[in-house]
Amino acid sequence: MALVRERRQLNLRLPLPDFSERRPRFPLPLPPTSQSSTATGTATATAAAPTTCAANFVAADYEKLQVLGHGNGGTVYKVRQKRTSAVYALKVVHGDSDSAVRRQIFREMEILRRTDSPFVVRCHGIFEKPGGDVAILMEYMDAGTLDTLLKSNGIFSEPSLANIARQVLDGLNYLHSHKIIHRDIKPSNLLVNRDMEVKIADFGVSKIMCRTLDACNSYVGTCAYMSPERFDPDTYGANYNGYAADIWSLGLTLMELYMGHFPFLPAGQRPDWATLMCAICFGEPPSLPEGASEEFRSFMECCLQKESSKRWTVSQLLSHPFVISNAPRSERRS
Ligand SMILES: Nc1ncnc2c1ncn2[C@@H]1O[C@H](COP(=O)(O)OP(=O)(O)OP(=O)(O)O)[C@@H](O)[C@H]1O
Repeated sequence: MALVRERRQLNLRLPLPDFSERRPRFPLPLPPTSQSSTATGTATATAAAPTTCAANFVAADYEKLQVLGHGNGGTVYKVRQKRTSAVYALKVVHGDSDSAVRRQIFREMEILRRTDSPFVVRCHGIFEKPGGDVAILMEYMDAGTLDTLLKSNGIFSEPSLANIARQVLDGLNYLHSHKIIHRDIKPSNLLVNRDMEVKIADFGVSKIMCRTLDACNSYVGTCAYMSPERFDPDTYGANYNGYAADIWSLGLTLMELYMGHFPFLPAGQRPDWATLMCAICFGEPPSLPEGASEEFRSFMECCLQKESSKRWTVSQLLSHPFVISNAPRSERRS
């Protein structure tokens, strides 16, 4: 609760924790700058571990097609490789960005290097230019994010939400089994393509758990989607290990996609940090409006338990009737 007193500004993005907590516990393997070429735009590239990429990234080989969006300090471009015409998304953070922004992209680079899952956005290369610009070449997700889809197409049906839930749970299953906690699951961090494949993206505030007992109660991420134990670990975080926070955020995300507005607030109301934090910590978890099926309602209750130890795990939720009964026929277990 001390956090409430410290917090005066209305800002849904919480600050990063102290630098000592954010610093990776092992050396970050940055691309070797010694191979960087000249000021003509050539930069070194390192392949993400499981993927392949060209040994050298030459900016001139890629044509910028459009700006896809601006994140916290960086810009994402749609680019085309001139030789192959292959289209990618290129996230660029400039060398003169502030140190917090640069640490976020290094954290994202570190995680994307380690991940290889159809449910996590694929990284094709990581680049550092001599001037300090850093870029991540990613697979291009041509339908944008779940947030943009909600705004353009309106609310989602239960079967499509079950499909989304299953894919995000598969992604979280992969991440959690590799001791990675995302910490910022929300509609705008879930990318979509035209086949309605959903992939987890934006690992700027994620955490790799190095030891089983690593604390993971730092106030990073977007506070609207934060679980009660991240604000108040004493009350809601018995045996808190951090993984359950991603489940809470997934529950809120799905509910928002169903209702069309952020669940803790009436439609159209602009959230402020203090109101939200009080609602999350002192209020009842949000529930679905009339008309929702019993299966969906039950799934939500399993995700939105305020006490983190009562929340279902990823593998439990993957077996929940809401996910199973809406799964494509080919994937249903007998
Ligand atoms: N691989 C991708 N394919 C297609 N669009 C993308 C891709 N990655 C990012 N984008 C677009 O670029 C936008 C900015 O992404 P970015 O990861 O930099 O920040 P963000 O998640 O929106 O914000 P923040 O970093 O502040 O949480 C996204 O909202 C999305 O619209």
